[in-house]
Amino acid sequence: MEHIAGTRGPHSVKGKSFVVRRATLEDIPKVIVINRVTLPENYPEWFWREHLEKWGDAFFVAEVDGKVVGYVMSRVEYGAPNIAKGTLIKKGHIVSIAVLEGYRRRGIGAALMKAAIEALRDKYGCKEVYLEVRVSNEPAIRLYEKLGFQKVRVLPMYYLDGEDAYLMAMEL
Ligand SMILES: CC(=O)SCCNC(=O)CCNC(=O)[C@H](O)C(C)(C)COP(=O)(O)OP(=O)(O)OC[C@H]1O[C@@H](n2cnc3c(N)ncnc32)[C@H](O)[C@@H]1OP(=O)(O)O
Ligand SMILES: [Zn+2]
Repeated sequence: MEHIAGTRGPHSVKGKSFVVRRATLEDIPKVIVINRVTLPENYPEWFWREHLEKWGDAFFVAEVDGKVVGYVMSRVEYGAPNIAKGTLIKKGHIVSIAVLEGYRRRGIGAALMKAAIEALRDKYGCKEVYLEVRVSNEPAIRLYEKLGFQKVRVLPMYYLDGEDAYLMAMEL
C-alpha cells in the first residue's frame, strides 16, 4: 500500500518509498552526519538538541528502509515580517535542510519542507516562513520557489567564505 498525497506517512515515487516523521534525540547524531557531508554550515550538537527541545514539532527526518537520509530543522522567532508590512509577527525559520546525495530528486526534500511549513503554521502559529540560501544553490532555490517562497533580498557576504545569501520567504 502506498500513497503520495500529504506530507507524512509513506510516500512512493517511482518505487522508491520514504517516510517523513518527527525527529527524536536518537536521530541527532545521524542528522549531524548528514549535515556534515552535505553542507558547509555545521553546528555543535547542543544547537541541534536545542532546536529539537524547543521546536521539535517542526524538526523532521526522512527515512528510506529504516535509514535516516534527510532532515529539516526549524525554529520560531518573533520579529518584523519580511514580506507583509506591519507589526511584529511569529516567523518560522527553516534553519537547515538536507537530503543525502543518493536519495535526491524523489520528492524527499519537498516532503520535508511541506511538513515543516505545515507545523510552523498550524502548531506554532507562524504567519511567515523564511530561510537563507546561497545564491549559487540552484537546486534548493528551485525547490523553495516551487513551494511558494520568493526571493526577498540579498544578504551580502552572508557565508563565512564570502558568498551572498538570498533571504527567501513565504506568507502562511
Ligand atoms: C535553508 C537551507 O538549509 S539552504 C541549504 C539547502 N540544502 C542543501 O543545499 C544541501 C544539499 N542539497 C540537498 O540536500 C537537496 O538537493 C535539497 C534538499 C536542496 C533538495 O532535496 P531533494 O530531495 O532532491 O528535493 P526534491 O526531490 O523534493 O525536489 C523537489 C523539486 O525541487 C527542484 N530541484 C531539486 N533538486 C534540483 C536540481 N538538482 N536541479 C533543479 N531543480 C531541482 C525541482 O523542481 C524538484 O522537483 P522535480 O524533481 O519534480 O523536478
Ligand atoms: Zn537561517
